[in-house]
Amino acid sequence: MRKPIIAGNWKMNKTVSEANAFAEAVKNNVPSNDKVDAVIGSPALFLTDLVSASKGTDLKISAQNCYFENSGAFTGETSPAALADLGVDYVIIGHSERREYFGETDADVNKKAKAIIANNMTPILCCGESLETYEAGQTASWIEGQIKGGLADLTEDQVSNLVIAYEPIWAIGTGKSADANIADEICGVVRGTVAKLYNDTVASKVRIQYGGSVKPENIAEYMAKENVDGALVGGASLEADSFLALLEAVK
Ligand SMILES: O=C(CO)COP(=O)(O)O
Repeated sequence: MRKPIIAGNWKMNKTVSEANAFAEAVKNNVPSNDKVDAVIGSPALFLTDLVSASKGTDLKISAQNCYFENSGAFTGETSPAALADLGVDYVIIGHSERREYFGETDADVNKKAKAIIANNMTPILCCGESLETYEAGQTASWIEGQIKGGLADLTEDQVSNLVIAYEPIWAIGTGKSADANIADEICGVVRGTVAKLYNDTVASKVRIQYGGSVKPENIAEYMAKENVDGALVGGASLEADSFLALLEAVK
């Protein structure tokens, strides 16, 4: 049985005081993490405060990106070793916004995944197709390519513990969420790709999230689907009440 994982992705939102107010409102109200993993993906600036506020609670903290080297002359980058040392548990990689605006490739995603795992954190590896690819009926082959590239050289154990997020680009921030059956089908493509690259046991363990206009009102539809183990949520994770409502709907 795969444990559900609901992760907020705040993207580039909030100030330090807003992040701290959110943590105060949420940290003692998240459901127990033997039922659901509750994660907030925060800008790097607030991670120190959020990790310290969430210590001893069931709220876990994620970064939204990191570099694939632990240290060195890489001005402006964030070290995975430093994130791990801080107490960060997850790192989102390969988000479509990073691919589109910052040129992140499958090869980068793969190097980052290895660095994150080497530092005992869990990657949340994002994949997803554009509207053009979707309308051309090429979603499955596109997703297979991203998964193959992102997972290159990872071991069975490493992939078993991974989180993969399927986020159709046309559903992100548009209010136009994918139909739950489509989300299930493409999360199934992700799982099938893992089965092809590894085996059915690994595929049955890897957790797969759907992301794209998930809200408290529609999350249960996705979570009811066989291949959907959680959600990666942007807009609806920004307010404490809404984030808690997402968690309540799945616990
Ligand atoms: O990109 C997303 C999460 O990573 C989805 O964002 P929205 O939930 O705002 O559509």
